[in-house]
Amino acid sequence: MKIVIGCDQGALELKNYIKEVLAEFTDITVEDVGTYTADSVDYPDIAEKICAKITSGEAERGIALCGTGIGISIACNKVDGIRAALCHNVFTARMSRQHNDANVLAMGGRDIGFGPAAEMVRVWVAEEFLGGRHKRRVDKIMAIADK
Ligand SMILES: O=C[C@H](O)[C@H](O)[C@H](O)COP(=O)(O)O
Repeated sequence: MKIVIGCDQGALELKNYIKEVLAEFTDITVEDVGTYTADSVDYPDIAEKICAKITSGEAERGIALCGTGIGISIACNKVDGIRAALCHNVFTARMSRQHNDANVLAMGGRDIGFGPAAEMVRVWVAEEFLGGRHKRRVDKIMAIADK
């Protein structure tokens, strides 16, 4: 599985740490679309880069990080085909995969500690979508963009 990861200046250190966590997985490759320095950037630009990699099929999933995770998750969810889940703990990270088939995990670098973030990422990359009644609901979510 290929995962694209990106952040703004509010989550640069968290992004670099998560890349170390993802390196534990031999079956995961990671593409980092920035930002790479502490200079201020606009998180919607990073969201677009992350989502373009997913909608083009270059990456299967994404991890999107900003100060709170709020802005970048809002931006990601403007892109058709993206289901970005702003998660705050292992439970929500797990549910975002099992029930929502989230293809982007969003977190806040000024909100989540490194330890919890590592556990959330390990769970999120491993969990599968459960389908069934959840597929019906996810299908309805995705159909909203066509209305
Ligand atoms: O939802 C937005 C994010 O939390 C941004 O990371 C935040 O607004 C950036 O703030 P600043 O420009 O003060 O670093």
